Amino acid sequence: MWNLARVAASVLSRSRRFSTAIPGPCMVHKRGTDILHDPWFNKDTGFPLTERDRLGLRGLLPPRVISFEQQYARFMESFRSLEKNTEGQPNKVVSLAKWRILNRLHDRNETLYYRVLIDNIKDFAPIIYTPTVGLVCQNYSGLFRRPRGMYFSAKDKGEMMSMIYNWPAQQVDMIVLTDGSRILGLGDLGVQGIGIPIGKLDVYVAAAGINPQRILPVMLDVGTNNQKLLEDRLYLGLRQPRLEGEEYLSIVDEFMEAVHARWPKAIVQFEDFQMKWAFETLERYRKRFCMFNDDIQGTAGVALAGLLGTVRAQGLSLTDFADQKIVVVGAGSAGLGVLKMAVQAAARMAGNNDAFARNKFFLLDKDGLITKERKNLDPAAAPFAKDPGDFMGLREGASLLEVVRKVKPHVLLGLSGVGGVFNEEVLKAMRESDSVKPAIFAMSNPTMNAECTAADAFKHAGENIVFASGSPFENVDLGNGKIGHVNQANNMYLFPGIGLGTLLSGARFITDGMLQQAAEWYVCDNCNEPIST
Ligand SMILES: NC(=O)C1=CN([C@@H]2O[C@H](COP(=O)(O)OP(=O)(O)OC[C@H]3O[C@@H](n4cnc5c(N)ncnc54)[C@H](O)[C@@H]3O)[C@@H](O)[C@H]2O)C=CC1
Ligand SMILES: CC(=O)C(=O)O
Ligand SMILES: [Mg+2]
Repeated sequence: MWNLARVAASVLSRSRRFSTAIPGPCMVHKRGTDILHDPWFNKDTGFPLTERDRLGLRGLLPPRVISFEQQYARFMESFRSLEKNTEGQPNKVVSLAKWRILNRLHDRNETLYYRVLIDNIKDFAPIIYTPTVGLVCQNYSGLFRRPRGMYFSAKDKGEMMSMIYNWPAQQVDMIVLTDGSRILGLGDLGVQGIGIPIGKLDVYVAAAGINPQRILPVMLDVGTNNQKLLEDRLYLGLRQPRLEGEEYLSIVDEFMEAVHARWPKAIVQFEDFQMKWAFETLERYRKRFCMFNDDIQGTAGVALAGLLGTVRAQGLSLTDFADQKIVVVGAGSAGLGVLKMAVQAAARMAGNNDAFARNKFFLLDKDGLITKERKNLDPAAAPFAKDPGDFMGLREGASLLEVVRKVKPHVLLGLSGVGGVFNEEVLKAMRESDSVKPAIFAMSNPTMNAECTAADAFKHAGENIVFASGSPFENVDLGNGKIGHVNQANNMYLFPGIGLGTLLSGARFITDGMLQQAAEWYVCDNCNEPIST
C-alpha cells in the first residue's frame, strides 16, 4: 500500500549523517497488575506460565493460556460480528462503534492492536484515520475514557520543561503536534483535535514500523474560538479564546525547547495548525529543530507524486508536466504548499524557467481567482497571483466555473475544505479539458468536505478521468463491466516515509529537497535518481 522504502530511501539520499535508530531490547520493570494495566506490556491471557511466575501474575489471570494468534482471531471475530450486527445503521453509529472496539484494544494491549492494524490496514485506516477520526475529534469530550499522549496548555507556561519528564518513555522518536485550530476541514476543535496526532502516529507505526513506545501525540491547548465547544459543559479543554501573537508563540517555543532538551533527536510533525501559524511556525523552527509541517510539506509531496503519476498515466514523459495547466482551489496552508512544490518541479523541468512554470498554475480561494489586483493579497499567495486579464481576459475574483471553462485545465485540484465546490457544472466543464485524461483531485477531508464525490466526478466529467480524493471512496461501477478507479491522495502516503528516512539517517533537519525527492521517486519506477535532476 505504501511505497515507503522508496520515500525513506529518497530522504536518506538527501541527508548527510547516517546512524541507527533501531531500538534495543526492552526491559520490563513492572510486576503484577501494573503490567496487566499497561498496554505496552500487557499480553492479556497470553502470558505463559513461566512469565506469570516471574512477573507476579499467577492468580491474576484465568488459568488457561490463550495464544496471541487465538486472541487475534477472537478480536477479528468480534470485529466482523460488530460489522454484521450494525448493518443498515447510520454511518456515524457504525463508524464510532468500530472506532470504539479498536480503541478499547489500543487501551488494553498495544501489541495485539498494532498487529491487527497492520494486517488489516485497508479496512482499519478509514477508522483510525480519515474519515472516522474527524467524527471522533468532533465527539472527543464525550468519547474520552483514558488519556493518550500529552496535553500542554496555556496554563502550563513555565512548567513544560519539567512536565516533559512526566512522559514514561525514556526515548521518543516521533511526535505529532497540533493546536487543534484547523482539524481536517472541520475547523477549530480545540483540545478535541488530539485525535489527529493519535491517528497519524498509528499510521507511523503501521506503515513505517516506528516503535510504538517511542511515539508521542501532543495537544497544545491554547484555547478555542469555537463557541459551541466553549459552551459545552463536557468540553475537556481550556475554556478561553485562543491565545494570539507573542503569547501564542511563547507557548509553542517553550514546548519545542522542552522537547529538544529531553529528546534532542525527536522529529516533530506539525499538524492541522491554522494557516497563519502553520507557515509562521515552519519558518520559525525549521532550521532550529528537526520538524516539518505535514499539511504544507507532506501534502505537497503527495500531491506532486499524484500529479506526476497522472502525467505518466497519460502516456507522456514526466517532463511534460511543465506544460500542464493546473487549477488549484484553496489558497490555504495545503493549497499553497502544493503550488510551491509543483511550480518548483515544473520550473526545473522547463529548464529553470520559473515564469513559464508559474504561468500554468491558477489559484483560487473563497473569493475566486487570485490576481495581483486582490485587496489585502496574502503575501504567501502573492507569487502565484495572476496578472488580471492576462489569460483570456480572466479577471480578479473570476468564478471557478469561468476559470475552468476558459483555462480547460489538465488538472483540477481541490484543497478548499468545502464539500461540493466541484459541482455538476464545474465537472461538466472539465470535459472540455485540453487533456485526454484530465485529473480531478478532491483532496479535502473528511469525506463530506471533499470537493466532489467519486461517483459525481465520473458521472459528470467523463469516464477517462484520473480521480483521487483525500478520504477514501469506493471504486465506481461505470456499467458495461467498466470501473472508475479511485486513488487516495493523502499525506499519509508520504509522512511515514519522511519520518522513517529522517530517523534512520539521523538527519538534523527536514528540507524541502527531501520532500521533493520523495515525491519524484515515488512515481519513477525504474529510476536510479530523481527525474528532474
Ligand atoms: N488530502 C490531504 O492529504 C490533505 C488535505 N487537506 C485538506 O485541505 C483542506 C484545506 O486545508 P488548509 O489549506 O490547511 O485550510 P485553510 O483553511 O488554510 O485554507 C482553505 C482555503 O480554501 C479557500 N476556500 C474556502 N472556501 C472556498 C470556496 N468555496 N472556493 C474556493 N476556495 C475556498 C479559503 O479561502 C482558503 O484559501 C482541509 O479540508 C484539509 O482536510 C489538508 C492537508 C492534507
Ligand atoms: C490529511 C490531512 O493532513 C488533513 O486533511 O489535514
Ligand atoms: Mg492535516
